[in-house]
Amino acid sequence: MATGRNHRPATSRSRGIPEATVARLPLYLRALTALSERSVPTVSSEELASAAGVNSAKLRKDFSYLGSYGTRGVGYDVEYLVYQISRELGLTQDWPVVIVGIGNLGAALANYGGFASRGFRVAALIDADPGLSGKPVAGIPVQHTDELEKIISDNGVSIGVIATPAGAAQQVCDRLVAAGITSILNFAPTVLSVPEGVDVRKVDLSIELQILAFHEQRKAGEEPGAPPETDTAPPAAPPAVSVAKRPPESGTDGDLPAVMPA
Ligand SMILES: NC(=O)c1ccc[n+]([C@@H]2O[C@H](COP(=O)([O-])OP(=O)(O)OC[C@H]3O[C@@H](n4cnc5c(N)ncnc54)[C@H](O)[C@@H]3O)[C@@H](O)[C@H]2O)c1
Repeated sequence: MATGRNHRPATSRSRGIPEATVARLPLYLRALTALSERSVPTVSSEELASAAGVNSAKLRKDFSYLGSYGTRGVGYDVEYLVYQISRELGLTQDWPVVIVGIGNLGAALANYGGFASRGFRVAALIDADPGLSGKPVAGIPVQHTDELEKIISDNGVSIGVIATPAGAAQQVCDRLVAAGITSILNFAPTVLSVPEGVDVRKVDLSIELQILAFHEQRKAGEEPGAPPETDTAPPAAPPAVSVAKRPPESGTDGDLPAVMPA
């Protein structure tokens, strides 16, 4: 990671690409994959920026880090960009992933077909409930947590997904890290502490909903005909949702989006 000296942006460990650019690469890839599926050969930076929901100047800057500049009047070669971005994100290789906690969410994740098409193979499903052991979920038999370390070592897994209740998440995280996992996707609503060198990404749909609730509340206050807010107005009703301020994860997910692009 780059330091704050000289006001340089935070960069990924490989080839000095800023973390903010890395966070946008999956958005470009998703848009490019859709174009590729429609056999579109080239795309302009404006079209791609709009499909990815990014500003086109930012997109051109991002692609310059990949050494991709497009051709004036023609645009970018879709297939080549798909390859370049996939290579940069490490998606040209297969990543075995374990999911720990095979309840409602873990089973839904196991059943999600989108992982495999993006280079992530669900290598194992792990749960502490002995009643689940051996039961197939998405065609994969659930294994007991007693086997966690062996499963990780046998499958060469480096990415773990935590879908356990919050109270179990730190202990699961510690075991995953001790077993050699260096990247964790955490769905449990808790802040995990991890040693240096372990990356944690958290997904919290309720936080996203709270942000939408904030905007909804704001829009409601701006409705045409709504009385302007004055100092003499009665106090507003308490918000429907309370927003807890949480400290940043002690991993490296910093200011990246709370939800990984699907
Ligand atoms: N991030 C999100 O947007 C989001 C959305 C839904 C749920 N969640 C969270 O995901 C988690 C799972 O939710 P759910 O509805 O699937 O719960 P669930 O109760 O259906 O499943 C939890 C599973 O974890 C297992 N488990 C418990 N302790 C364990 C341990 N130490 N090791 C391994 N497995 C263990 C249980 O046996 C159970 O099968 C919860 O923390 C929930 O708050 C997050």
